[in-house]
Amino acid sequence: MLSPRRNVWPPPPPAQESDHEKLARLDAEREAKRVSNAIDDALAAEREQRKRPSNAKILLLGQAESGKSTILKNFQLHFAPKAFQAEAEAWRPVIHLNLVRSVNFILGLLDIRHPSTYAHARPASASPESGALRLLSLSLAPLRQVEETLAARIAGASPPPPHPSNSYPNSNSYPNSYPNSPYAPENEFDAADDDALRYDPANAAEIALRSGAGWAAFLRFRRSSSSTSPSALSSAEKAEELQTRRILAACAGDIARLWASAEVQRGLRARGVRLREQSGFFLDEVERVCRDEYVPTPDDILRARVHTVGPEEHVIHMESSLENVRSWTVYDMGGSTTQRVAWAQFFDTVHVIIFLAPISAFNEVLAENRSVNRLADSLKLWRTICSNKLLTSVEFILFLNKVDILTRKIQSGIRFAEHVTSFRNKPNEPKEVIKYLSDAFATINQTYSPRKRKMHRHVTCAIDLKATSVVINDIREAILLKALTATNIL
Ligand SMILES: Nc1nc2c(ncn2[C@@H]2O[C@H](COP(=O)(O)OP(=O)(O)OP(=O)(O)O)[C@@H](O)[C@H]2O)c(=O)[nH]1
Ligand SMILES: [Mg+2]
Repeated sequence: MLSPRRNVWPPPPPAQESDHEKLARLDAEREAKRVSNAIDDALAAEREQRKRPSNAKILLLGQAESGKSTILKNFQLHFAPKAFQAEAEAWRPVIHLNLVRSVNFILGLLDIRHPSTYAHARPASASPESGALRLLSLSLAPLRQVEETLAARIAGASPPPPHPSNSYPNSNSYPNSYPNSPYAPENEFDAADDDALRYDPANAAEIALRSGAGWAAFLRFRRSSSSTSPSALSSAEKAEELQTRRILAACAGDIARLWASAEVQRGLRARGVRLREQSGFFLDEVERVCRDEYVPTPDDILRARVHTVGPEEHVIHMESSLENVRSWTVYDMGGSTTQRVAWAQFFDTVHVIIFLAPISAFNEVLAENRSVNRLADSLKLWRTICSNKLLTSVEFILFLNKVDILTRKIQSGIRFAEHVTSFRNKPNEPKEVIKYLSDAFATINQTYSPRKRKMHRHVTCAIDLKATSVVINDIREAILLKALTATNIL
């Protein structure tokens, strides 16, 4: 049996101890105490850490192209910049595909065919510039194949159908009917007028591709290919990638000439197509993006467009040890009307909903139903979310997004009141329009929420890294507080 004295620490000094032994013993005791304290501190920190939620769960909602995936990228960049940077290379083919689709869209829309097409019947009206354009189309012909190769590789997609003369292939992939979903839009605004059609995304370059399993697998593939194992790329894939990049480098000058052509600009204007306002627009940066050594910058990645298909779960592991949670789980949803049925399955698991309303879309129509105004769809969607009883205890954050495009539109003379008649004769200024829309969304929250609910509102431009970082800092506390309360820690 152990004597009770054996549990006393430090043990009593030996009866006969030399000075030298005493010093050594005291040193050893001090060291043991230091180690013991360090262990106590570590255990206390761990207990404290366990008190924190391991996870804050956020659901991103909003119509297609509202900016949900772009906000997710901002979160990744903000909280896990190293992981984000490690994936930068994966975005290069996406950006190349976005670019190539713009080029092929222009060639298809303006019906620019290369000279051999006119071998027997050259149009009498052909100007010298038209001749130059046709030569450009000859040198840019390989981009058709590049588009198919990139799309197939990234999304596992089948090749796009031949371009009709006045619409982008992706616009055909949307069904025109809705599933039996409460989030299906109704036509509340009288917006399908001429101006709305000028901005119809279905009628311009929706330079998108489908994500989902193919995309996720692609990212994994890229990750392993950027590791120390270069064998992750098969030699056929390597050759294909090399070939694509060579073609792009060789075509860069001609792409720039096509985009700079006055005839192309006239043709786009005449058809009401404003490519600069479309998603995945890289034509202004063609030289940089086509360079051999090109690595996408964070700004490029925010502007790259991938159409989300199906719910995607992204776990962001905090890279800073100062963060109060270990990770955030962000559920990124597809926003097109057929995708919305999948949203409800996440309603009882999440702490916070971030709803994206693209306020610039007041004069646009849904790609999947051209009789529905996009702003009307956003408002209706917001009302449906606000009134949902399952969400009464979920924190709401509203992002009035794409404020940069809204501002450009209003400043270019587009009259908001022509699309939203209740705006009446208020000054046609961005500030007024933003306030009007912000109030409209707030009123819906007040009117339709089953219980009084405070919500956070932010006017955002999700492609502006710095500004979005400020917004993320603002909402971070609210999200954490909600996660702590929901997990009964507060
Ligand atoms: N100019 C501008 N572009 C934006 C803004 N927010 C997002 N975008 C761009 O809009 C496009 C669509 O954004 P996404 O984040 O892919 O939209 P989404 O809501 O995820 O769309 P789905 O996945 O189809 O539901 C991307 O090319 C973004 O770069 C913004 O505030 N201003
Ligand atoms: Mg998305």
